Amino acid sequence: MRIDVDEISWGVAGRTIVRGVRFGIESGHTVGLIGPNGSGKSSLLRCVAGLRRPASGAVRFDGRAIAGWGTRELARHVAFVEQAADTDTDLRVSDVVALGRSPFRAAWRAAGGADHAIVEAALERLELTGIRSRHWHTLSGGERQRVQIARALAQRPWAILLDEPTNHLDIRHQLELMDMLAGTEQTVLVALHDLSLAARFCDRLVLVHQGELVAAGPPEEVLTAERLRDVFEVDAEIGHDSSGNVAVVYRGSSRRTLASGRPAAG
Ligand SMILES: Nc1ncnc2c1ncn2[C@@H]1O[C@H](COP(=O)(O)OP(=O)(O)OP(=O)(O)O)[C@@H](O)[C@H]1O
Repeated sequence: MRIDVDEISWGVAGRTIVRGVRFGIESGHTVGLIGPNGSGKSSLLRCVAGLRRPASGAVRFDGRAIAGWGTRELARHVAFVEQAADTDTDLRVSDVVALGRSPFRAAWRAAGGADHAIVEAALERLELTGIRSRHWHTLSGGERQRVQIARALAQRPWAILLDEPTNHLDIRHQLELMDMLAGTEQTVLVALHDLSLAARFCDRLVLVHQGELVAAGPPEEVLTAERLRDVFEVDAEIGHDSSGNVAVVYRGSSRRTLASGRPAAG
C-alpha cells in the first residue's frame, strides 16, 4: 500500500507541532523517520495512523484520504506499534497478540481457526511461543515490545507504523527486527533514533526537525555531516562499513564543543 503524507499540519494548545510535512512512501518500502527529541516524529506517526486528525493537509492510503475512516477500516489497513504500548488489563501474551485479529471479527463471533493460525505464526516469528502463557505485567520491556510487534503482525495490515520499536531490545533482537521489517512486503514507517540502524535497513529516510521536513530520500543523501551538525547538534563522520552500508561515527556534541571551547574528542 502506498502512503502519501500531503502537507499535513497538526498542533495542540495553540502550538503547531507538525508543520506542512509532505512525503510519499512507495508500496513495500521501509522508511525510517528520524529527528531529535521533540521534533514531532510521534505526532506525525499518529497522524499517519489516523489517530490524530491534521488541522490541514491529508494522509492518503493508495490515493484515498483517510480522514473520516472508522477504527476498524483503519485497523484493516495499518497497524501501529506505539512507544509506550500497554494494555489495560493483565492479559496473557497470546491474548495480547490475538487482539490483532479483532478488527476482522464481528463483535459476537469468537476467533476461528484461521485467526489462531495467524496468531500462532506471529508468536513464532517474534520467538514468543515459550512465554505465550505469561501475564503482561510479568514481562520485561523487550518482551513487551516484541509482543506488541507480534500483535501488529497478527493484524496482517498493508502497512506497519512503529515508534522507536528497538528502544528496549538487545542488539540481536534489534538487528532481527529491522531485518524482518526491511524484508516484509508490507509498507513500513519506523521512527528510529539509531541513525546507523536506520541507514542500514531503510530504503529511504525522512528527517524532521521542529515539526518540519528537512530532507527525504536515500540514506546516503539524507545523512550528511552538515545536517547532523545542524539538526542533531553532533559532530559526526559519515562513512561506509566493509559491506558498503552507510555508517555514522560520532565525534561528540557540537554544543559541548562550542561551550567548552575545546575540539570534540576522537
Ligand atoms: N498532546 C500533546 N500536548 C502537548 N504537547 C504535545 C502533545 N503531543 C506532543 N506534544 C509536544 O510536541 C513536541 C513533539 O513531540 P513528539 O512526541 O511528536 O516528538 P518526537 O520527535 O516523537 O520526540 P521523541 O524523540 O522525544 O520521542 C514535543 O515538544 C511534545 O512535548
